[in-house]
Order: sequence, then structure tokens, then C-alpha cells
Amino acid sequence: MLTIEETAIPAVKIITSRRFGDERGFFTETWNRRRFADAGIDLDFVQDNHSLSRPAGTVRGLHFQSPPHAQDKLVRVVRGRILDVAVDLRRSSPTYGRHVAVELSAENGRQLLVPVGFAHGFCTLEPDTEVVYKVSAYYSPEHDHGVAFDDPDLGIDWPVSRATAVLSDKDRMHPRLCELPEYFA
Ligand SMILES: Cc1cn([C@H]2C[C@H](O)[C@@H](COP(=O)(O)OP(=O)(O)O[C@H]3O[C@@H](C)C(=O)[C@@H](O)[C@H]3O)O2)c(=O)[nH]c1=O
Repeated sequence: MLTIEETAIPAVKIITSRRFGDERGFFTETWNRRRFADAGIDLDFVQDNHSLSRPAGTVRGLHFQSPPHAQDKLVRVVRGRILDVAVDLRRSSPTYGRHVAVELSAENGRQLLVPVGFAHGFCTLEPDTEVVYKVSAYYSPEHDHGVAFDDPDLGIDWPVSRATAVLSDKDRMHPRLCELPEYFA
């Protein structure tokens, strides 16, 4: 059983699967292709990713792969808590440049569907946070791109700044949204 919440950007959805709790803990189906397809989310995932971020305040993003290797992502947290963000990069979209920001945690079990045409990133809100996500295209380093997480044009209310965030060298170098070529019509 799935609950799908709409967000301010219709293509981005928050998904919560039913948790069957008992004295041991809980059981839940985080991905069931048929059930998701019946709910309108018909995706063909090919790779599962898992990252651990030791320090709270780690920012990973904002990342996307360009066509023909663009990825839908279904993101969840198995330990800790994140602010998860999807930015609309589709040039002809009425919500181009706008974003959705949602707190995902091991406790709330929410998943964020970040579709093709969006940049994705997150900030960890607790130490030792582990994020797990399915993607619908294989990793292709030549098609891997980024946008500066703190681009003021995006107006994302991150809990950290460039000065305080823990960032990879790569994530310090991304261009601003206005400097990106048109990857997604
Ligand atoms: C993303 C990725 C990385 N790698 C390798 C490349 C590199 O040596 C190492 C670390 O890569 P990165 O620094 O890009 O990892 P990271 O910064 O965690 O990148 C991820 O960020 C989040 C926000 C996303 O949305 C993902 O799609 C992905 O871009 O792992 C793979 O082998 N397969 C993959 O799919």
C-alpha cells in the first residue's frame, strides 16, 4: 500500500509505503514495480546506490546526468535524516528553476521521486546518515553534471552555507543555473 503526496512541482512526488509493525520492528516494501505502476509511477530502475555521510552538514549535489543517460531517482534514508532537494531544469517547464525540499529520515520512511529533468542534492541533518536510491539509467561519468547548491537564483533554504557545508571538491566547482546549457527542453 502506497501513499503518494503531490508537491509544488507535479512531477516530484513523496511516496510512503505502509509499514507493518510488530514487536520485532517493522516490514515495508520500498519498491514494488507493479504497485508503483498501478499508482502511476512506471519506472525501470537499473542501479541501486548507497552513500554514507559521516559529518552532519554534508551536502552532496546538486547532480544530474544528461540525456541519453538521464536518471529518475527514488531516494530514501536508512539511517539519519536529510533535507532532500529536487530542482526543475526543464527549460519549458512552468516551474523551471524552482525546487522541492523535503525532509527524509529513517524514521519517517518517506521516499522522494526525482524525475528526469531535475537536479538532485541533499544536506545531512545528522551524523552518519545513509541514503539509498534507485536510478533508472546506469552511471555515466561523461554525462554527470552539477549545479551550485547555493546558487542564489535557486533560493534553497539550506541549513548550511558554502563556508560551513562539508562538500566534495567537485561540488565546489559547479556552475550556476544560468550558466548551464539546455540539457532538458
Ligand atoms: C554516482 C556514482 C558515483 N560513482 C563513483 C564515482 C566517484 O569515484 C565516487 C563518488 O562519486 P560522487 O562524488 O559523484 O558521489 P555523490 O556526490 O554521492 O553523487 C551522488 O549525489 C547524489 C546527490 C545523486 O543524486 C547521485 O545521482 C550522485 O550524483 O563514486 C560510481 O561508481 N557510480 C555512481 O553511480
